[in-house]
Amino acid sequence: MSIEGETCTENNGSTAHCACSATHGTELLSNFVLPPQMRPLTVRPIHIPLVDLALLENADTRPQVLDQIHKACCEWGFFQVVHHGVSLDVLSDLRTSLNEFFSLPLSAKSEKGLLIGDSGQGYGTGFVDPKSGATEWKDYLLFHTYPTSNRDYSKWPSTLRNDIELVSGELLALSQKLLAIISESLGLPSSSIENAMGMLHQKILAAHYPPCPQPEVAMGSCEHTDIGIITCVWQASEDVVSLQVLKDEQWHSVEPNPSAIVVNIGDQIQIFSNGKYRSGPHRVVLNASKPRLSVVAFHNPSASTLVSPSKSLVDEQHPPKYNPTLFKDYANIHRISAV
Ligand SMILES: O=C(O)CCC(=O)C(=O)O
Ligand SMILES: [Fe+2]
Repeated sequence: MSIEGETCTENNGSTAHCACSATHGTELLSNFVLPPQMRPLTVRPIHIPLVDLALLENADTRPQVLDQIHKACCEWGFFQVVHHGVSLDVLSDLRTSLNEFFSLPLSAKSEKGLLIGDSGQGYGTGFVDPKSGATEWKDYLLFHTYPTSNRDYSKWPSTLRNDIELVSGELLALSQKLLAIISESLGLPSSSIENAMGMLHQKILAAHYPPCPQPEVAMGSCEHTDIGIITCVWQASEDVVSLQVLKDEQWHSVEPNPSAIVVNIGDQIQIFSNGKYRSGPHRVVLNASKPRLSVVAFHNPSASTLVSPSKSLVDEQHPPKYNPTLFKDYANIHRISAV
């Protein structure tokens, strides 16, 4: 389980090695090297279910879209959406500004005062995966975007502020729309999930995975599930296949589709659906020659939200599989990832 958007306590500017410089010649520093059984293997690329949200507008095609989402949530916990309402031009502008930012030397980011601070926002690197003990090969920017009172603009690079504001608003609207459809696909009123989860807390992660001289022994993001409600991912590097999803005990690569947004169900929907819908384990593998960039929007409940299986999905044949749990307690137990 991962801890989306929580403070990166492990991030430590003084001891962390920026992934870009963490080699002895072509060999990685040992802190990046995973135990052999946790290293990535070559896997089959796959097209996870692709859902055209435009088909929801037509009464004839709407039921088949709901079926498609139901099946994808049961089997994968992942799907992709097109006609999602997030401006591809804004995403593309954001990619340009992010590439400029991530190409700055570490010292420049420190000078700008952008290293992650008390608010949990800003620039980070050097996260240690607690399961393997290995440092993940990535650096990132983390923005707490909604509610807007959580924004710490002093940690947001000024060149990115406008695009992050635009993209985060559109990704929030998309997520609200998806939660309504996912509720319906469970056979519930469309407001069910949002009513159960309360106001969405959104965090945007811009993750940068530099080329890695030994991609076979390291990982950009180790195996985890997302602990929140729903995550939307834009795979900004069209030519790098990096995101992998675990299904039927096999890892599958998610081919990037620049006009699509990848959607993944988080642990809180798995709990709410009483295990009908799956929070799919996933990870990010590395490329020897190309960097990879992704923009990830996590949506969590507030810390004080008590999440439990929906009463409508529990009966004698389907007893509750999960105890009601405050999101803050859940997050503390599953605090295993940088963001
Ligand atoms: O970079 C990605 O594609 C996904 C990263 C991820 O899964 C996460 O940070 O939770
Ligand atoms: Fe994730």
